[in-house]
This record gives sequence, C-alpha cells and structure tokens, in this order.
Amino acid sequence: MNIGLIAHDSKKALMQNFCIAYRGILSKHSLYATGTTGRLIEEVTNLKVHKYLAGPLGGKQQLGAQIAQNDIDALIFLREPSNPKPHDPDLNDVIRMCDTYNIPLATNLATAEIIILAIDRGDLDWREMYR
Ligand SMILES: O=C(CO)COP(=O)(O)O
Repeated sequence: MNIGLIAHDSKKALMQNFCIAYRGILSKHSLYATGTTGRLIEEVTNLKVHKYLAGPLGGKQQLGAQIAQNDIDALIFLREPSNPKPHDPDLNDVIRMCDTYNIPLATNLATAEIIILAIDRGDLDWREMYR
C-alpha cells in the first residue's frame, strides 16, 4: 500500500510517536510525506519515507497530485483543529481529493490507528483492484 503522511506543526511529535509505535506495520508499505513531516519521521524511526517539498512550498500539491492519480491508498493527516493556517485551503484540497477518489483519510490519532490496523489486516487490499 502507498500511505500518505502529513502533520501540522503542533501534531508533528504525535506523528513521530505514531510512526514509532507502528513502524513494524509501516515498514511493509511505501510512505509518502510532505517534506518536514517526512524528515521528522525519518529522524526518529528507521523508516524510509519519500519526501515531497515542504507543505507550504508545494508538498501538499505534490501529494494531492499523487492522490489524483489514485496512487495513494490511505492518508493520515494529523491536523490542528484550531488556529487555521494561511495555507489551509491547500489542505482542504487534499481532503477533497480523498473524498473524490474514495481514499481512507484519518485526521486524528484514533482514526489513524484504525486505518493502520485495517491495512495490516488486509482490509484495504481491495484498493489494488482499482489502481
Ligand atoms: O504544511 C503542512 C501542514 O501545515 C505539512 O507540511 P510539512 O510536513 O512540510 O510541514
């Protein structure tokens, strides 16, 4: 599976801890992240992450383009629920892309855990038929 990973600044430590906790599962898949999120994950895990540009510099559009090509099977986007950022419209685009292509999307830790465990069980293997 191709798994997308994005975290707002206030959620980056949470994303690191999530990736440490589930690195055994994540290591069996291909990981794609916006630049800073990806670098921070690599710093604390031995996971290999394909890093796009930093989010505000175009990384979200790059990840969004991969979703539009139906080449992301699940997106974990840990976002800050308050304090909207100036580049939030780009993030709404990423969410809209997930809805357009029926991509499982987690925006908080509880859902992220459900999705990662579902991936490990093979619940998302149907995605391979739609590529
Ligand atoms: O912009 C983002 C969230 O606001 C994500 O991008 P980075 O992972 O590069 O910080």
